[in-house]
Amino acid sequence: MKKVGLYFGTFNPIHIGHLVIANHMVEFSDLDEIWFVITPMSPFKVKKTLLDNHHRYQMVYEATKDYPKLKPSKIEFDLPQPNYTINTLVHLEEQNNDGYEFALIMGEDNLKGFHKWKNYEVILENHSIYVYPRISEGKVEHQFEGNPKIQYVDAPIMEISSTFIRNNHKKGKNIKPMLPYEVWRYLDEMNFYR
Ligand SMILES: Nc1ncnc2c1ncn2[C@@H]1O[C@H](COP(=O)(O)OP(=O)(O)OP(=O)(O)O)[C@@H](O)[C@H]1O
Ligand SMILES: O=C(O)c1ccc[n+]([C@@H]2O[C@H](COP(=O)([O-])O)[C@@H](O)[C@H]2O)c1
Repeated sequence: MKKVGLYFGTFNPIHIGHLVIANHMVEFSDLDEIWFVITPMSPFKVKKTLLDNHHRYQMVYEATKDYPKLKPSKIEFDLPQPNYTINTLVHLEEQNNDGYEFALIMGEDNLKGFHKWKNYEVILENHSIYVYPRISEGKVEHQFEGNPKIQYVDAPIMEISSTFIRNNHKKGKNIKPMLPYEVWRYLDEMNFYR
């Protein structure tokens, strides 16, 4: 049985923070692979500067092509929007995915809001959650403390954000070190976020 960690996000664009976390998860936990699930529309976020799905996918593809354990996933592209994670998980289970077990990867910041996700109890009943540390306000809900389905992985804290990258690329600042080289080249050539 292959254990896959699903890393959901808009990845607008993917940056080295995402990559370091995913690589750490796959190297230092029992996960065999990480799939970056590019979300067409996140339930809680309305974005003005969201690039087309296929451009965000292409950048994740470029970022992960040299890492055999990290993969881009289009699974949500044809699912109803906004993309509730429970729907995607049910869809994955319905597909012919014998031999795969699906877990979720999320930052501690997202775990703090996890009780607001659609059918979060069902998600937790059927899937493990691998949590990495993240600087954020607030507390993890009491109901999640000590839950054997939730395990913490001591990944490094990477304070880089896609918003920062987009805003500062627009201002003409050099954001090149925050992205894998191919991702930087793609968004620069395509004139994105200008
Ligand atoms: N530097 C980082 N370190 C760890 N986790 C991150 C980092 N940046 C984003 N994430 C998390 O990775 C997931 C995917 O990121 P996503 O692109 O959806 O969000 P984001 O970086 O907050 O984007 P934006 O800045 O465009 O709002 C999210 O759950 C987000 O919280
Ligand atoms: O299913 C939900 O109710 C739900 C609510 C909020 C977020 N999510 C998922 O979590 C991902 C990261 O969320 P965010 O808000 O940090 O961008 C997002 O892309 C969705 O796949 C899912």
